[in-house]
Amino acid sequence: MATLGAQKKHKVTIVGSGNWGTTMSKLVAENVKENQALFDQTVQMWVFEEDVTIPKESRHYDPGSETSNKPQKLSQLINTVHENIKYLPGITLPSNVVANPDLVDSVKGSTILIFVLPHQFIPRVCDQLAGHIVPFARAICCTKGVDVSEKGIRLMSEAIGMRLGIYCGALSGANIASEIAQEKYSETTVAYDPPPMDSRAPTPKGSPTSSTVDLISPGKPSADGKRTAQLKALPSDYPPLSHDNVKKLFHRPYFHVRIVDDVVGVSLGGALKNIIALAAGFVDGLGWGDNAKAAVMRVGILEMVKFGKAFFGDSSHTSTFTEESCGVADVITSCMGGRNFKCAKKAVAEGLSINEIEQRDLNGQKLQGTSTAYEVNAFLKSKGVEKDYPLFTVVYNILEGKLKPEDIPDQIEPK
Ligand SMILES: NC(=O)c1ccc[n+]([C@@H]2O[C@H](COP(=O)([O-])OP(=O)(O)OC[C@H]3O[C@@H](n4cnc5c(N)ncnc54)[C@H](O)[C@@H]3O)[C@@H](O)[C@H]2O)c1
Ligand SMILES: O=P(O)(O)OC[C@H](O)CO
Repeated sequence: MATLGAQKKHKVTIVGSGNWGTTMSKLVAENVKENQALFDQTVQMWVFEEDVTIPKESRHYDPGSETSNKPQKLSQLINTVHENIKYLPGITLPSNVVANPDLVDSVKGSTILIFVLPHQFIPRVCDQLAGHIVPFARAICCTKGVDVSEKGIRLMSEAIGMRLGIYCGALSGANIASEIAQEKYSETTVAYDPPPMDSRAPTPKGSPTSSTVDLISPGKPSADGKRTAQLKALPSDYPPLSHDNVKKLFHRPYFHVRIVDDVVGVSLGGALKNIIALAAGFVDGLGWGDNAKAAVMRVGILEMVKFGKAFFGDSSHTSTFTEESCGVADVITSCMGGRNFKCAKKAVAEGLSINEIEQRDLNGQKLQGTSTAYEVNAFLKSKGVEKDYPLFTVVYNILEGKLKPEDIPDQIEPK
């Protein structure tokens, strides 16, 4: 038995409480209840605190109650009504989800950290967490984005792992949160390839046997080319974080998990599809129809695969993009019903900027495609290869106002 001898249980914190973060807390909280030998029964969810007023259409709105008409702390409201009325309205959360506005307190004692923040907030949040986490904690990044700096490009899982000195895997797929929160069937891909010492399987010849190993970026040296931290072994009184046990944390009857080792492919698929979804929204906003959308999706998928090969080498597997939920399937769902797609479409149809639509329509939810288009463009420019990625580049130029959505066909035509 995998857990024989283990007396302690893994405690889980969800770092983030937006639309996907709250959905993730729901499904993880359901799973810890079903796996009591492995996991602590309370799931902490860190809430970026804000004041909210219960909207009149909410089932929690009571016209006779004084509190209904006054702004309240979002975290307190979640713990009272067991619903995130701002970011996931209408969905009841299990009572073992505890909303916590104190970031450091929310991760106290947690051996599993699930990051689900918009990617722009990850570096600052990790810097606030550094030195306050369990040193042998493991993380899974559900955020879709990349971390670009003058040093180069990093996956968000790398950014988290490097900043906190822990192993970080990735979860990504064709996953529109509201559908999963309503328990409508979907698939996801989890990339989890921890050091062999975590699985307690017999150590393969040549593998590290000590209680620490060097923490390196998955598949390639870190952007600064250094091994930056030592990874602490999971103590033997905790259940191993094998693929089986990681799957037990996420897999639900309505949320089917496939586990792979390719952290690069899973992370890049989730990040780059957001640029493709903007392009799909632009052409749909022009009223050009499904053939046009399919054309930008085809070119976008090719650029995604090429990007992985060019900048992450052999650790980026084409099959992850073509065979797993985190690749083509996520491109398709995002280009049909994602927020990036919808906002880009409205921007073109209404003649407004995409930022104006985001502010007006998303009630605090954040698009990831716009900032990713800028970040990827800065990286491509730094490498002098903008022209090799015409779809990513035209999306950036449209956002910048240098080109129009009508220019997409000419721009993506091979020259
Ligand atoms: N929503 C989806 O359908 C979905 C599905 C899969 C993946 N994702 C990815 O998950 C990540 C998180 O998205 P989401 O949908 O949970 O969030 P969201 O866009 O619904 O909400 C934005 C979140 O950011 C928080 N926030 C605002 N300012 C902040 C700050 N300064 N510091 C920290 N947090 C702050 C808000 O409190 C809120 O929780 C993104 O990378 C997204 O691409 C989303
Ligand atoms: O709503 P979007 O555009 O952020 O996309 C949501 C998910 O990433 C789809 O898989």
